[in-house]
Amino acid sequence: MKKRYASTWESLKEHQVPKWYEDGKFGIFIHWGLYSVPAFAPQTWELGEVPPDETWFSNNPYAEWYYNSINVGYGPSYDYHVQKYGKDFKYEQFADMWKAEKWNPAEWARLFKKAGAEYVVLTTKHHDGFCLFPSEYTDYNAWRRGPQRDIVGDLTDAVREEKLRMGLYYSGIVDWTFADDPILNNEDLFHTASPTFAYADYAYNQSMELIDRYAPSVFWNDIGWPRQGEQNLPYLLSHYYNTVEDGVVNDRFNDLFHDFTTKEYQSGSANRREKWEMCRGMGLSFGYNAMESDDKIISIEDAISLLVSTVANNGNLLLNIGPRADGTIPEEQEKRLLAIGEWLRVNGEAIYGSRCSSRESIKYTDQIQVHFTEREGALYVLIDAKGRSQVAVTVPGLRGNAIPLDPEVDAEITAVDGGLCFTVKNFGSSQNIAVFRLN
Ligand SMILES: CC(C)[C@@H]1NC[C@@H](O)[C@H](O)[C@@H]1O
Repeated sequence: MKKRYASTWESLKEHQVPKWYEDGKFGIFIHWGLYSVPAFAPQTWELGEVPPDETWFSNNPYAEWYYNSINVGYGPSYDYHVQKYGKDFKYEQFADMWKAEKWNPAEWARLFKKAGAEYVVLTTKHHDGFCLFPSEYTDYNAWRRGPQRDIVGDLTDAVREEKLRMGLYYSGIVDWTFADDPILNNEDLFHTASPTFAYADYAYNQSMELIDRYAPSVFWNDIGWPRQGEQNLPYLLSHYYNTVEDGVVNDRFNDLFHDFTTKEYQSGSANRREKWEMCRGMGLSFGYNAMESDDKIISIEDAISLLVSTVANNGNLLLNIGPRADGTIPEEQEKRLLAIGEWLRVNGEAIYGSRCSSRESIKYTDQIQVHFTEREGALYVLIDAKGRSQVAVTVPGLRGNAIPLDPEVDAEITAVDGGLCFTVKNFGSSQNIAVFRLN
């Protein structure tokens, strides 16, 4: 019997994180929109590395923040815009330059499948207010302008064709088509955030559109929810769960409710006792930044290391891609997705469907860590030896027979006082992360 949720916080709190989200572990975030046309941001810091003050916001590494970065009227993005497009060029003009002429949603979905992703989350409306779906509430959308397609609908169909889950991102509290005072600190961000009842209704109505039309498995709201619309939330979320029984929502509804908490680069915290999700771009930006070349984005080894450490601590990794405006995925990003998929094809039994072990991760040095997961009665030992071709680590409290999941891994495991010593002589194709099943 399908559970019905009432539009009350008490009823919503009965919602459990669905098994697919606990099991899925790895998703692909996609930031695609008008900002993909200029595709520019200075390469400065990871979020959380420096305070969210004027220095951060006027040198914002997020290419998807291009509107605000030029709206502040100074800084690298402003200078780039004036030089490339001219002082009088309006951001809204990108709406007729974005054509997505090479976009093949089925190709994207096949790549995400090969990458080993279990779910996908696409921006439907970022802070710039441009919608990637035919909204009834604005003509500033990809159906009327630019690509003249229902980007959200076409990708949702293609992703589901590959038997992956489709999630939708919505910028709930920030929409620069309603309020666009320049943002130079977090106070501005939350003050500027569309402070009207009219916008609160707009955000509610568009969220209902997205739920009713696409039934997303993830409703990924960003930054927060309009204060004037907080009283709409219990109904909106109960409607969501009554429409999408195994749907999940994140923790960006003004700390009022969540299924999972979120980390973004170095910002936010993760508590292994509850479900959380780590998200980041491949480089410093979510939107495509043409300046981010192969040597400027996360290495394959570090991406897999992040997946392993996140999953071992009860998280999911939502790794972002920033496609070009024409609909192609930069080769350096595709290379990383395929390598992650390759690693998961060999070592995925320690990841998919696993659960956090009572054994906490062990950090021997900055380069050498051992993580644990459990699945179907087996304990998995994941040895991460960044940059090392060989390693020997003793893991206390273990005994029994340890088998490497990758037959190419050459390792010796010996029983020592109170534990097992793993001597890995060759990591094979496993990117310096060797996984052992302990029976
Ligand atoms: C994690 C990701 C969804 C980021 N959230 C905050 C935004 O300001 C940023 O552009 C990006 O969308």
